[in-house]
Amino acid sequence: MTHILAIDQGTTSTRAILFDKGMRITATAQEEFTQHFPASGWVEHDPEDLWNTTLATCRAALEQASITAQDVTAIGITNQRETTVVWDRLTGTPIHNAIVWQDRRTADACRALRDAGHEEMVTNRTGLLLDPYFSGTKLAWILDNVPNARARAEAGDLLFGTVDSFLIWKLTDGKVHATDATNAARTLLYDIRKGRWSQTICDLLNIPMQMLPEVKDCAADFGVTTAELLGREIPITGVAGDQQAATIGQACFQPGMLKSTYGTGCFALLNTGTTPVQSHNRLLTTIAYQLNGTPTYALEGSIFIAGAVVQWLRDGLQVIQSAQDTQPLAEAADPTQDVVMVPAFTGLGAPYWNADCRGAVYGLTRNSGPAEFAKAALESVGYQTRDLLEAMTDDWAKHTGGSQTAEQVLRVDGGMSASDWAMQFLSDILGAPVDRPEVLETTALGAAWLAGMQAGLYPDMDGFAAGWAQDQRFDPAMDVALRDQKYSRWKRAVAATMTV
Ligand SMILES: Nc1ncnc2c1ncn2[C@@H]1O[C@H](COP(=O)(O)OP(=O)(O)O)[C@@H](O)[C@H]1O
Ligand SMILES: O=P(O)(O)OC[C@H](O)CO
Repeated sequence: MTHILAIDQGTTSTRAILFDKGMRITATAQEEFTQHFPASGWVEHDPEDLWNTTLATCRAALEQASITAQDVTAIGITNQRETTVVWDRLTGTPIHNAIVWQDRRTADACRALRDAGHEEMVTNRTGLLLDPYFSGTKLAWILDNVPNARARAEAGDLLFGTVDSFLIWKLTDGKVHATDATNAARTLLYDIRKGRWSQTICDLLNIPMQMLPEVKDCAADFGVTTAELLGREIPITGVAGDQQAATIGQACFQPGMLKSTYGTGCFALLNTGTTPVQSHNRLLTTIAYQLNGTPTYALEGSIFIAGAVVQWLRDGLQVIQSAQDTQPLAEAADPTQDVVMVPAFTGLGAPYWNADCRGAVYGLTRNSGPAEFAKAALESVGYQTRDLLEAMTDDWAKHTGGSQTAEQVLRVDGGMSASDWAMQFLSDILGAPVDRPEVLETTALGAAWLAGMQAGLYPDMDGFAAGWAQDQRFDPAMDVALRDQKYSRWKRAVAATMTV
């Protein structure tokens, strides 16, 4: 047995990636699935789509690599986080569509809980904020809105899970109801310090605790797949939420190390070691990974629109044909114009957490065109990252009493990190080096490593970290005065956007 199969169940597509003994990719299969938008601000997935694309891509990857399940040592799962599924314990049938992390339907419920003074208690336990982003209020919404759901949950007939849990349940044919600590940490129901579900929060949200999954380490025994699915019983031995898996895949194992993933959104995580650090800047405290019963914590900054701004140029404005077109356009932009784009299409995430503001563009002239828009779009991602990193650096300095500075190098990955222009600007505006690894599939790599290490095929943490290889380093080349001037203009643009 020589391969690890990583399942990466993301927001817009599902991927199955095979890694060989040397952790090299030998096959990748990908399938997109339908996004459902039943009302403004609502986003749903059909859980059967998540399951069917998982199974289909796993089979396709095996076929592509011309291997069988006999060659697969173990499976690792990584997934879109927070997305909430409730299903029937007996039939495995979901009682409602999955409510996706982006869904804002519980904004009023969150506001009411905040107004009633519950946020501090929730933040102290979970490290999160009372925001619709997280699973807890989505689960409460399903129990409140699907006829008879709460009574059935109280009777023990319904189960809750994030996407990893649901897939594990399906893969093991209902034998295992489990999740890992990183996914649990995104539910708003898990006490990240005590390492158990919070009775107080479940009582507050009226959630029967018997519907919650067992919480395990990221590298653990999550059961075996039923033989009929892939051709043999394959052990599932690694699970982590996708941003945490990327942190692992980037080998950010030392306190102070940080990574930033540029997909649809952008998620930056700073490893803070075995102590949870409470942010003074509205960042989230979360679990980066949990191994051998010991959680390692992280500060996380989440930006909702990163690569999505490029998608908007392509699909909304229709000024580019493909994402790569932004590079030549940005290079050709008029250097005398300083167009600033604040892509607050769905409000602003960390560190602002303003759900109500909407996007804006400043500094337009008669000569502003697609080139200036493309440049402003790529720059907006760099500015937003600097906002996050300033917040993180400040939190980290307060935590360490200034004795330790956060790592000055940022490790990047995700689809948009392929853009040299965007990565150079990122380095320029941060005034710090940006490292892009050889393997851009760091999320799947993280899940594969967890599974392979647990199964004895892959090296331990130090061995894995030693294998991290750089593709390119981007060093800051922008004049310091210009950097400061551009960034302060961005800050003014954000302030204006939030007040309009
Ligand atoms: N060369 C590029 N330049 C700029 N943006 C890019 C480039 N390639 C991909 N992207 C952006 O990256 C995103 C896709 O990244 P990916 O990691 O696959 O995202 P996700 O996992 O969220 O679906 C898209 O939003 C796309 O616009
Ligand atoms: O599926 P992605 O890559 O868009 O990631 C989604 C995040 O996990 C949401 O918190």
